[in-house]
Amino acid sequence: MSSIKIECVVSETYKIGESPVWEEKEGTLLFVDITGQKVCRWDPSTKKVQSVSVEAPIGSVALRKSGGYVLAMGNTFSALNWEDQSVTTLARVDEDKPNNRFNDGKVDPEGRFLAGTMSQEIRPAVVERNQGSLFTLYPDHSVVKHFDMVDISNGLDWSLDHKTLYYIDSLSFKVDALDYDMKTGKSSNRRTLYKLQQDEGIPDGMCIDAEGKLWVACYNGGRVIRIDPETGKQIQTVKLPIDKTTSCCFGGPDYSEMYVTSACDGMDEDWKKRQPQSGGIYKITGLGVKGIAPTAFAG
Ligand SMILES: O=C(O)[C@H](O)[C@@H](O)[C@H](O)[C@H](O)CO
Ligand SMILES: [Zn+2]
Repeated sequence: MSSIKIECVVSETYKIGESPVWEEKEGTLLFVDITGQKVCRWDPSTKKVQSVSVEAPIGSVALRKSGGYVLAMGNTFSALNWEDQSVTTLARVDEDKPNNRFNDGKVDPEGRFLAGTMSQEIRPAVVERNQGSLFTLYPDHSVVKHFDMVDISNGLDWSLDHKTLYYIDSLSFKVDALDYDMKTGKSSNRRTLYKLQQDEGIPDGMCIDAEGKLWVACYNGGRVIRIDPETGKQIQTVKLPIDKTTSCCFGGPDYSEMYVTSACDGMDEDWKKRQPQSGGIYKITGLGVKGIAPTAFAG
Protein backbone atom coordinates (compact mmCIF):
# COMPACT_ATOMS: atom_id res chain seq x y z
CA MET A 1 0.00 0.00 0.00
CA SER A 2 1.23 3.45 -0.89
CA SER A 3 1.71 5.95 1.89
CA ILE A 4 -0.83 8.64 2.57
CA LYS A 5 0.20 12.27 2.06
CA ILE A 6 -1.84 15.26 3.19
CA GLU A 7 -1.18 18.71 1.86
CA CYS A 8 -2.94 22.08 2.18
CA VAL A 9 -3.30 23.18 -1.45
CA VAL A 10 -5.36 26.34 -0.93
CA SER A 11 -4.31 28.22 2.17
CA GLU A 12 -6.92 30.95 1.91
CA THR A 13 -9.12 30.52 4.96
CA TYR A 14 -12.74 30.19 3.91
CA LYS A 15 -15.43 30.62 6.57
CA ILE A 16 -17.18 27.38 5.68
CA GLY A 17 -15.52 25.68 2.72
CA GLU A 18 -17.90 23.00 1.39
CA SER A 19 -19.26 21.09 -1.59
CA PRO A 20 -16.02 20.15 -3.37
CA VAL A 21 -16.66 18.91 -6.93
CA TRP A 22 -14.00 17.91 -9.46
CA GLU A 23 -14.63 19.41 -12.89
CA GLU A 24 -12.88 17.10 -15.30
CA LYS A 25 -13.38 19.29 -18.38
CA GLU A 26 -11.46 22.17 -16.80
CA GLY A 27 -9.20 20.11 -14.55
CA THR A 28 -10.36 22.26 -11.66
CA LEU A 29 -11.88 21.89 -8.20
CA LEU A 30 -15.13 23.67 -7.60
CA PHE A 31 -16.29 24.48 -4.04
CA VAL A 32 -18.27 27.03 -2.06
CA ASP A 33 -17.76 29.19 0.99
CA ILE A 34 -21.21 28.95 2.58
CA THR A 35 -21.25 31.95 4.89
CA GLY A 36 -18.59 33.73 2.83
CA GLN A 37 -21.21 33.56 0.02
CA LYS A 38 -18.81 32.57 -2.73
CA VAL A 39 -18.51 29.97 -5.47
CA CYS A 40 -14.83 29.18 -6.02
CA ARG A 41 -12.81 27.35 -8.65
CA TRP A 42 -9.25 26.24 -7.96
CA ASP A 43 -6.92 25.44 -10.83
CA PRO A 44 -4.10 23.10 -9.74
CA SER A 45 -1.98 24.07 -12.75
CA THR A 46 -1.90 27.77 -11.84
CA LYS A 47 -2.59 27.24 -8.11
CA LYS A 48 -5.06 30.12 -8.38
CA VAL A 49 -8.63 30.41 -7.14
CA GLN A 50 -11.26 32.31 -9.09
CA SER A 51 -14.40 33.19 -7.20
CA VAL A 52 -17.84 34.62 -7.77
CA SER A 53 -19.69 36.33 -4.91
CA VAL A 54 -23.36 35.51 -4.55
CA GLU A 55 -26.19 37.21 -2.70
CA ALA A 56 -27.08 34.56 -0.11
CA PRO A 57 -25.40 31.77 1.88
CA ILE A 58 -24.60 29.05 -0.61
CA GLY A 59 -24.82 25.45 0.57
CA SER A 60 -23.64 23.65 -2.53
CA VAL A 61 -22.69 23.83 -6.18
CA ALA A 62 -22.89 21.21 -8.94
CA LEU A 63 -21.99 20.87 -12.60
CA ARG A 64 -24.65 21.64 -15.21
CA LYS A 65 -24.82 19.87 -18.58
CA SER A 66 -26.04 22.93 -20.44
CA GLY A 67 -23.11 24.97 -19.13
CA GLY A 68 -22.25 26.85 -15.96
CA TYR A 69 -23.30 25.48 -12.59
CA VAL A 70 -26.37 24.82 -10.52
CA LEU A 71 -26.53 26.20 -6.97
CA ALA A 72 -28.45 25.46 -3.79
CA MET A 73 -28.35 28.98 -2.46
CA GLY A 74 -30.43 30.76 0.18
CA ASN A 75 -33.85 29.17 -0.32
CA THR A 76 -33.42 28.77 -4.07
CA PHE A 77 -32.16 26.35 -6.63
CA SER A 78 -30.35 28.69 -8.99
CA ALA A 79 -28.15 28.61 -12.07
CA LEU A 80 -24.79 30.37 -12.28
CA ASN A 81 -23.34 31.54 -15.56
CA TRP A 82 -19.62 31.49 -14.76
CA GLU A 83 -18.66 33.71 -17.71
CA ASP A 84 -20.80 36.72 -16.88
CA GLN A 85 -21.32 35.80 -13.19
CA SER A 86 -25.11 36.08 -13.49
CA VAL A 87 -27.38 34.04 -11.24
CA THR A 88 -30.90 32.96 -12.27
CA THR A 89 -33.47 31.48 -9.89
CA LEU A 90 -34.83 28.11 -11.03
CA ALA A 91 -37.07 27.24 -8.06
CA ARG A 92 -37.78 28.21 -4.44
CA VAL A 93 -38.27 26.02 -1.36
CA ASP A 94 -39.24 26.48 2.31
CA GLU A 95 -41.01 29.75 1.59
CA ASP A 96 -42.85 29.41 4.90
CA LYS A 97 -39.51 29.28 6.75
CA PRO A 98 -37.67 32.56 6.17
CA ASN A 99 -34.81 31.55 8.47
CA ASN A 100 -33.99 28.44 6.42
CA ARG A 101 -31.23 28.06 3.87
CA PHE A 102 -29.94 25.34 1.63
CA ASN A 103 -26.97 23.25 2.71
CA ASP A 104 -25.23 20.30 1.04
CA GLY A 105 -26.34 18.89 -2.32
CA LYS A 106 -25.30 16.54 -5.11
CA VAL A 107 -26.50 15.43 -8.54
CA ASP A 108 -27.84 11.88 -8.77
CA PRO A 109 -26.62 9.48 -11.48
CA GLU A 110 -29.62 10.46 -13.67
CA GLY A 111 -28.87 14.18 -13.52
CA ARG A 112 -31.33 15.36 -10.84
CA PHE A 113 -29.99 17.78 -8.21
CA LEU A 114 -30.72 16.87 -4.58
CA ALA A 115 -30.08 19.34 -1.77
CA GLY A 116 -31.34 19.79 1.76
CA THR A 117 -32.16 22.70 4.00
CA MET A 118 -31.57 23.71 7.61
CA SER A 119 -32.38 26.67 9.78
CA GLN A 120 -29.53 29.20 9.84
CA GLU A 121 -26.96 28.36 12.48
CA ILE A 122 -27.02 30.34 15.71
CA ARG A 123 -23.41 29.18 16.02
CA PRO A 124 -21.70 26.19 14.40
CA ALA A 125 -23.84 23.06 14.75
CA VAL A 126 -26.49 24.92 16.77
CA VAL A 127 -29.81 25.37 14.97
CA GLU A 128 -33.52 25.45 15.60
CA ARG A 129 -34.21 21.72 15.35
CA ASN A 130 -36.32 19.86 12.77
CA GLN A 131 -36.65 22.76 10.33
CA GLY A 132 -34.87 21.19 7.34
CA SER A 133 -36.00 18.97 4.46
CA LEU A 134 -34.42 17.15 1.54
CA PHE A 135 -35.46 18.21 -1.97
CA THR A 136 -34.89 17.17 -5.57
CA LEU A 137 -34.68 19.62 -8.44
CA TYR A 138 -35.74 17.71 -11.55
CA PRO A 139 -34.35 18.60 -14.99
CA ASP A 140 -37.68 20.32 -15.82
CA HIS A 141 -37.08 22.52 -12.71
CA SER A 142 -39.95 21.04 -10.72
CA VAL A 143 -39.14 20.32 -7.06
CA VAL A 144 -40.17 17.37 -4.92
CA LYS A 145 -39.63 16.99 -1.16
CA HIS A 146 -38.32 13.64 0.11
CA PHE A 147 -38.85 14.17 3.85
CA ASP A 148 -38.77 16.90 6.51
CA MET A 149 -37.88 17.07 10.23
CA VAL A 150 -34.18 17.39 9.44
CA ASP A 151 -31.78 19.34 11.67
CA ILE A 152 -28.77 19.94 9.40
CA SER A 153 -29.20 18.35 5.96
CA ASN A 154 -25.76 17.32 4.86
CA GLY A 155 -23.70 14.80 2.83
CA LEU A 156 -25.27 12.48 0.28
CA ASP A 157 -24.24 10.07 -2.44
CA TRP A 158 -25.46 6.94 -4.23
CA SER A 159 -24.36 3.32 -4.20
CA LEU A 160 -22.55 2.15 -7.31
CA ASP A 161 -25.63 0.16 -8.42
CA HIS A 162 -27.70 3.36 -7.90
CA LYS A 163 -30.25 1.53 -5.75
CA THR A 164 -29.32 3.20 -2.45
CA LEU A 165 -29.11 6.82 -1.40
CA TYR A 166 -26.77 7.52 1.52
CA TYR A 167 -27.72 10.55 3.57
CA ILE A 168 -26.52 12.49 6.61
CA ASP A 169 -28.53 14.64 8.99
CA SER A 170 -25.55 15.94 10.99
CA LEU A 171 -27.15 16.28 14.40
CA SER A 172 -28.35 12.68 14.34
CA PHE A 173 -24.64 11.71 14.28
CA LYS A 174 -25.63 9.02 11.79
CA VAL A 175 -25.11 8.00 8.21
CA ASP A 176 -28.43 6.72 6.83
CA ALA A 177 -29.36 4.61 3.82
CA LEU A 178 -32.56 4.82 1.76
CA ASP A 179 -33.91 2.80 -1.12
CA TYR A 180 -33.64 4.95 -4.24
CA ASP A 181 -35.71 4.50 -7.35
CA MET A 182 -33.50 5.77 -10.14
CA LYS A 183 -36.43 5.79 -12.60
CA THR A 184 -38.52 8.23 -10.57
CA GLY A 185 -35.98 9.78 -8.20
CA LYS A 186 -38.10 8.80 -5.18
CA SER A 187 -36.60 7.57 -1.92
CA SER A 188 -38.05 5.30 0.78
CA ASN A 189 -37.23 3.02 3.71
CA ARG A 190 -34.79 5.31 5.56
CA ARG A 191 -32.62 3.42 8.06
CA THR A 192 -29.39 3.91 10.02
CA LEU A 193 -26.19 2.60 8.49
CA TYR A 194 -23.56 3.91 10.88
CA LYS A 195 -23.56 5.88 14.12
CA LEU A 196 -20.46 7.99 14.72
CA GLN A 197 -18.31 7.39 17.77
CA GLN A 198 -18.01 10.33 20.16
CA ASP A 199 -14.41 11.20 19.17
CA GLU A 200 -15.31 11.14 15.46
CA GLY A 201 -17.17 14.44 15.69
CA ILE A 202 -20.19 15.45 13.60
CA PRO A 203 -20.82 13.79 10.22
CA ASP A 204 -20.82 16.41 7.46
CA GLY A 205 -20.03 15.97 3.74
CA MET A 206 -19.72 12.53 2.14
CA CYS A 207 -18.67 10.79 -1.07
CA ILE A 208 -18.49 7.25 -2.41
CA ASP A 209 -15.35 5.60 -3.81
CA ALA A 210 -14.97 3.24 -6.76
CA GLU A 211 -15.14 0.25 -4.37
CA GLY A 212 -18.54 1.36 -3.08
CA LYS A 213 -17.24 2.49 0.32
CA LEU A 214 -18.29 5.81 1.85
CA TRP A 215 -15.99 8.61 2.96
CA VAL A 216 -17.41 10.97 5.55
CA ALA A 217 -15.81 14.27 6.56
CA CYS A 218 -16.20 14.74 10.30
CA TYR A 219 -16.79 18.30 11.47
CA ASN A 220 -14.86 18.99 14.70
CA GLY A 221 -13.40 15.52 14.26
CA GLY A 222 -10.44 16.56 12.11
CA ARG A 223 -10.71 13.51 9.91
CA VAL A 224 -12.35 11.64 7.10
CA ILE A 225 -13.57 8.15 7.87
CA ARG A 226 -14.26 5.29 5.48
CA ILE A 227 -17.38 3.20 6.04
CA ASP A 228 -18.29 -0.12 4.51
CA PRO A 229 -22.03 0.06 3.77
CA GLU A 230 -22.20 -3.74 3.54
CA THR A 231 -21.23 -4.22 7.16
CA GLY A 232 -22.02 -0.77 8.61
CA LYS A 233 -18.48 -0.68 10.03
CA GLN A 234 -15.90 2.07 10.00
CA ILE A 235 -12.85 0.63 8.22
CA GLN A 236 -10.38 3.53 7.98
CA THR A 237 -9.61 6.89 9.58
CA VAL A 238 -7.46 9.56 7.98
CA LYS A 239 -6.68 12.43 10.33
CA LEU A 240 -6.10 15.97 9.10
CA PRO A 241 -4.20 18.77 10.87
CA ILE A 242 -7.38 20.84 11.36
CA ASP A 243 -10.53 20.04 13.36
CA LYS A 244 -13.21 21.54 11.12
CA THR A 245 -13.12 19.18 8.16
CA THR A 246 -16.41 19.69 6.31
CA SER A 247 -16.60 17.66 3.10
CA CYS A 248 -14.66 15.50 0.66
CA CYS A 249 -14.61 14.45 -2.98
CA PHE A 250 -12.30 12.55 -5.28
CA GLY A 251 -10.57 14.41 -8.07
CA GLY A 252 -7.43 14.76 -10.12
CA PRO A 253 -6.98 13.41 -13.65
CA ASP A 254 -7.89 9.83 -12.65
CA TYR A 255 -9.90 10.55 -9.48
CA SER A 256 -7.15 9.13 -7.30
CA GLU A 257 -6.76 12.25 -5.16
CA MET A 258 -9.13 13.20 -2.39
CA TYR A 259 -9.97 16.87 -1.75
CA VAL A 260 -11.18 17.93 1.68
CA THR A 261 -12.74 21.30 2.49
CA SER A 262 -12.65 22.90 5.93
CA ALA A 263 -14.07 25.77 7.96
CA CYS A 264 -12.91 28.36 10.45
CA ASP A 265 -16.28 29.90 11.42
CA GLY A 266 -16.80 29.64 15.16
CA MET A 267 -13.14 29.19 16.15
CA ASP A 268 -11.72 31.47 18.83
CA GLU A 269 -8.35 33.21 18.48
CA ASP A 270 -6.47 30.55 20.40
CA TRP A 271 -7.92 27.74 18.30
CA LYS A 272 -7.12 29.68 15.09
CA LYS A 273 -3.55 30.21 16.29
CA ARG A 274 -3.11 26.48 16.80
CA GLN A 275 -4.70 25.63 13.43
CA PRO A 276 -4.05 28.62 11.17
CA GLN A 277 -4.91 26.67 8.03
CA SER A 278 -8.50 26.03 9.13
CA GLY A 279 -10.73 27.01 6.25
CA GLY A 280 -8.18 25.82 3.67
CA ILE A 281 -8.51 23.09 1.05
CA TYR A 282 -6.57 19.88 1.54
CA LYS A 283 -5.42 17.21 -0.89
CA ILE A 284 -4.90 13.61 0.22
CA THR A 285 -2.89 11.30 -2.02
CA GLY A 286 -1.87 7.67 -1.59
CA LEU A 287 -5.26 6.41 -0.38
CA GLY A 288 -4.96 3.54 -2.83
CA VAL A 289 -8.55 3.90 -3.99
CA LYS A 290 -10.17 6.05 -6.66
CA GLY A 291 -13.43 7.94 -6.75
CA ILE A 292 -16.01 8.27 -9.48
CA ALA A 293 -16.78 11.24 -11.72
CA PRO A 294 -19.57 13.56 -10.58
CA THR A 295 -22.74 13.77 -12.69
CA ALA A 296 -23.89 17.07 -14.16
CA PHE A 297 -27.41 18.42 -13.61
CA ALA A 298 -29.40 17.52 -16.73
CA GLY A 299 -31.69 20.57 -16.79
O1 LIG B 1 -21.34 23.02 6.13
C1 LIG B 1 -22.32 22.54 6.66
O2 LIG B 1 -22.78 21.49 6.37
C2 LIG B 1 -22.97 23.36 7.74
O3 LIG B 1 -23.51 24.48 7.10
C3 LIG B 1 -21.88 23.75 8.68
O4 LIG B 1 -22.14 24.86 9.39
C4 LIG B 1 -21.31 22.65 9.52
O5 LIG B 1 -20.70 21.75 8.67
C5 LIG B 1 -22.22 21.99 10.51
O6 LIG B 1 -22.51 22.83 11.55
C6 LIG B 1 -21.70 20.70 11.07
O7 LIG B 1 -22.60 19.73 10.86
ZN1 LIG C 1 -21.85 20.14 5.08
